[in-house]
Amino acid sequence: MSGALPADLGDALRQLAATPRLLVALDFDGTLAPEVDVPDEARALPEAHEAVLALLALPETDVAFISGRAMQSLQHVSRLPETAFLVGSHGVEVHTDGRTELDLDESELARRAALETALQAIADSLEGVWIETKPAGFALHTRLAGDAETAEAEARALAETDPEANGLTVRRGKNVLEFSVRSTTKGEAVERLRAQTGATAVLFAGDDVTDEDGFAVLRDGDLGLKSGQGETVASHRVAGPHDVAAALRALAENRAGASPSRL
Ligand SMILES: O=P(O)(O)OC[C@H]1O[C@H](O[C@H]2O[C@H](CO)[C@@H](O)[C@H](O)[C@H]2O)[C@H](O)[C@@H](O)[C@@H]1O
Repeated sequence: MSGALPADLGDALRQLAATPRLLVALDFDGTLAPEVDVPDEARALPEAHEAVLALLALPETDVAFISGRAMQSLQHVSRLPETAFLVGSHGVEVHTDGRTELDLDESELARRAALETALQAIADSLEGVWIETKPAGFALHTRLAGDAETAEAEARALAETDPEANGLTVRRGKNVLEFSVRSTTKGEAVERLRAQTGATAVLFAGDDVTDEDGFAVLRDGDLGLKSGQGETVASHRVAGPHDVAAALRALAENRAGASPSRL
């Protein structure tokens, strides 16, 4: 765990806390939850989960999780009340009024089926490589594979699926290469939620390459918080999930106008 938050981040959180209507939009893996080998076993740090619940309980404050995970997986690991917004599959799946909308057309279904055949054959032939099923595509996981198997899996996947010819979106993440028949981004999800909630300012936090789409749509008065290393356009950076949790707690405390002991 790290120490106190940087002074400029503390100032920015205080300023953000005063906005009339706040949207807190959060990536999950690597931002709230430390990485683990089995995606289903990932959980937000307890202090991150508590800070999210504290924000959710505040008036004029909305909380959204915007994740690369399939909606079902996000619901399983996030353990949030219905008052939170959930967006899965990098913006492709949106959960509203108790149901998740996603109707793939015939072409998308056919391309998804071909994708599964190609990626499953690659996973079956390489030690430590496996595919995660998502409604609009598949994630090729290499966290448990060696460097040679990872390189071969990714090269074959890109060559054999021919993303350009087949209208596939490819997203690179941490030890994962994702293929989807839909191309929505986390940036589009942030903008949709901004409009839907009437937010006057947004905090977006994320750790991975695909989160850069979320940072890119932030405006003056918003706050982008990068978790961990890597290039970013976010205005602020912290070391990882422990510090993200500390930032969220500080935001909740500032917005509640309460002393830490009252939250
Ligand atoms: O957008 P996120 O919420 O950050 O989700 C991104 C991907 O997260 C999951 O994979 C990553 O986390 C796993 C658990 O720590 C880890 O085993 C894997 O190596 C990481 O890539 C999830 O499985 C993917 O579907 C998400 O797209």
